Amino acid sequence: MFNFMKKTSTKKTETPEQRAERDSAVDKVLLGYEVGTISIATMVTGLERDGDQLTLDLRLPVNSNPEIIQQELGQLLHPHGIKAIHMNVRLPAPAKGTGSSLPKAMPKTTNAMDSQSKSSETTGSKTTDAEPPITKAAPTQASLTAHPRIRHIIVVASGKGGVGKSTTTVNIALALQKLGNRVGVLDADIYGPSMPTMLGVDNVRPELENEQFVPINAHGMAMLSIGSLLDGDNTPVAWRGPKATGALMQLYNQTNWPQLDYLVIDMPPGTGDIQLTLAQRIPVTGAVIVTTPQHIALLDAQKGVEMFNKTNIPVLGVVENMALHTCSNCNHTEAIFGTGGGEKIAEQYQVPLLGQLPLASGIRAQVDKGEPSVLADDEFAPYYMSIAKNIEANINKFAKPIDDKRIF
Ligand SMILES: Nc1ncnc2c1ncn2[C@@H]1O[C@H](COP(=O)(O)OP(=O)(O)OP(=O)(O)O)[C@@H](O)[C@H]1O
Repeated sequence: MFNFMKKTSTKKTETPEQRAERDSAVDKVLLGYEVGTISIATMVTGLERDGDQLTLDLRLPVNSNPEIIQQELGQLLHPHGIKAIHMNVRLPAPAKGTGSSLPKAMPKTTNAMDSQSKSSETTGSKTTDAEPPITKAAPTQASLTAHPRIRHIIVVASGKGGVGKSTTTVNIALALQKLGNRVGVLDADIYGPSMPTMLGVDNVRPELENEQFVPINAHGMAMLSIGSLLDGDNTPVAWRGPKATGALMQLYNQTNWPQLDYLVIDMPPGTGDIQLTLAQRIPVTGAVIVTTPQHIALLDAQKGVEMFNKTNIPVLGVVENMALHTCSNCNHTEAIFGTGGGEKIAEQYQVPLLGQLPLASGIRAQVDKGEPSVLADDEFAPYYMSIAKNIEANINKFAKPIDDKRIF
């Protein structure tokens, strides 16, 4: 590992407000600073600030120059009170060929990803006064190449938490599989990773093979969750933007994904920096926005549509969850919250309404016991099957060209 040290600490006491303000300024600089065309935030695997000292663990691309990066970051962060940057840098080296040890029930990979990392250590120092930041345009979806083994990446997003995004994601993924597709699921919801529980694999840890994660086999789907990587109090809720985006990009890039027709990503709720950065770095075929009648009224779903429009990601459609109520006594279903909310947003933003789902205790009970409705083939499965069919009917017109030469 490289270890770049700058001036020694001149630590002062900060009020919580000052600390939050400085942390946020540091996050913004890291999110905006690019190595090649990629935000350095996606390369941060560890981040600590102690007064005016910042320590960054970074996994940089092969041809990057850590000294220049350190200098430029120093200039950009100096006005925000950072006097010293310590960088622990890992640079990848090409793999000499890797095997696959996917569980039997999962589709086999055709090609392993580059991952073997070499590291070495050095020390350097330089302090500069602040200069104007170097600005570069953020990468667009059009400039991202498709993953060589994944035909379509679908992100499932919501403007706010708690609308049933994860419940909908897991059922849509299983429905796509039921339609004959090879499906993977990436649980990127750092605030509440629930895929392992919903798929009944919360005690299974993914293996590492040549520094690549091997996805867990969850009912035949290749699943990887940020939740599978956490131990005890190592909670990502406290992670700040760059660390979170770095960890999530690692899950995407450093996973031995098998050949897939669909990778369905359960995004963190909201439309902040983390969501925006992911939307700019991952080659997404399209987005599905989950909302509820209440959230339509609060304009949250609109924010989601606008974020994807801004990043040139096609919105495949909106799913209105908990739109209908199914009586647990008589099973009668009706639209007790009123009708037309999902249709209104679909019309306003010219995106399809993929489906409306009932609010039913059976849907919750099934995900709670790790056997979602589609797997159980209960009375709610047809709603999800219909949404999956609507996605399938339109996805090909948004497909990205495949780049077989891409190596990670
Ligand atoms: N259609 C539904 N009917 C009944 N309960 C539901 C339905 N959809 C989701 N739920 C329940 O609502 C709760 C929140 O759902 P879920 O975790 O899927 O939401 P989320 O939007 O992913 O939340 P978060 O933002 O916290 O990740 C869960 O208990 C889930 O079982």
